[in-house]
Amino acid sequence: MSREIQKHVRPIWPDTGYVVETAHAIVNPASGSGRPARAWPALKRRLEALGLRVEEEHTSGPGDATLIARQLLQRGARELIVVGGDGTLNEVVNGYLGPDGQPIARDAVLTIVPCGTGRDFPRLFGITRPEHAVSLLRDGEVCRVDVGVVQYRSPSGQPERRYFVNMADVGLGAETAAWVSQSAKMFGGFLAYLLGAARTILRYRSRPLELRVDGDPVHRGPTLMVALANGRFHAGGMRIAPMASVTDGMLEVFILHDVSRWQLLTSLLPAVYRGGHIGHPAVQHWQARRVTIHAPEPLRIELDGEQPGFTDVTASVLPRAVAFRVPRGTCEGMGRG
Ligand SMILES: Nc1ncnc2c1ncn2[C@@H]1O[C@H](COP(=O)(O)OP(=O)(O)OP(=O)(O)O)[C@@H](O)[C@H]1O
Repeated sequence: MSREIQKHVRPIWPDTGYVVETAHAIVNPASGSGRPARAWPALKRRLEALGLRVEEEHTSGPGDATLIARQLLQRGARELIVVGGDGTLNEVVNGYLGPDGQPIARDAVLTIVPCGTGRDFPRLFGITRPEHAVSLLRDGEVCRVDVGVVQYRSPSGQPERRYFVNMADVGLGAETAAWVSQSAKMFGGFLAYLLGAARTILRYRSRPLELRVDGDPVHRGPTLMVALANGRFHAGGMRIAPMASVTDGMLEVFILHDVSRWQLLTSLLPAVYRGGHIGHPAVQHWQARRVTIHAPEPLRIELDGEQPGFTDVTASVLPRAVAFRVPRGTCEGMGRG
């Protein structure tokens, strides 16, 4: 390893004395309409020129990043680079944490190379371009972030459990994400989700559901969307939870009540990009450690841009469960505000 990497890497992990020698990249070639093929090879060469050995594995389809991450960690890998979007990151987090909610390796750290369509989770830390990975690996700080865990029904009706790191939602958001992941990625994140949201608003109607927050029944009735936010951003930059912290052990819970399509399109949709929906009479907000959503008719759910199944949903938080490399000073900046 070159002196430069030694110098910069050693202080990152002072409590264990661990020094990064090999980083393992998990590359989703399908993220962001093929962005990894354009961004990753040159970035990898830059990292290698700094003395870091980089090994890479490409995913071949849904679920693969979970298996690859799990196997790498079990074989002793400690530095994982996630080259993809929030969906790939979600899969890697599901390999990083075992079924008991504990990390497979507590000293393993994830570095994000943002290559997806929405890229909402890394946006939280100002990680917006693939090149940021160089400075993260050289002198980023390790930030342990909370993770949400959701129980839901698979498409065949079986109970399943999955972690999310940024956002879980039911209704309008999940339907928008389903359409974007099928059809609109070539427009890029902001436009794809804006088009998707407008299209879904014109077609979707409210559905009855019941919401419990930390055991208390807080809502029962027609609902357009429920969002459980760990991070602040959603759907290509919507500031859905401006008060959220990924280190406070809580989820921000939002309900969008039944309002007219006109109000949604002309008032709420533009407002959500600057967080201006907070305080709107159609939007209600709670903080919670545990949330349940019961709907008589199964509703699609979204976890970090993926749509693994349907309601009913039970969600809770695992405090500080996954370690990420983030720009110095941004981890504690994830407190409220
Ligand atoms: N080789 C592959 N071919 C097709 N799809 C793949 C492949 N490998 C993984 N996938 C799937 O690609 C999907 C999308 O990945 P990802 O979310 O990273 O990109 P994105 O949707 O463009 O970004 P974002 O979630 O940030 O909007 C995931 O569901 C993942 O399972």
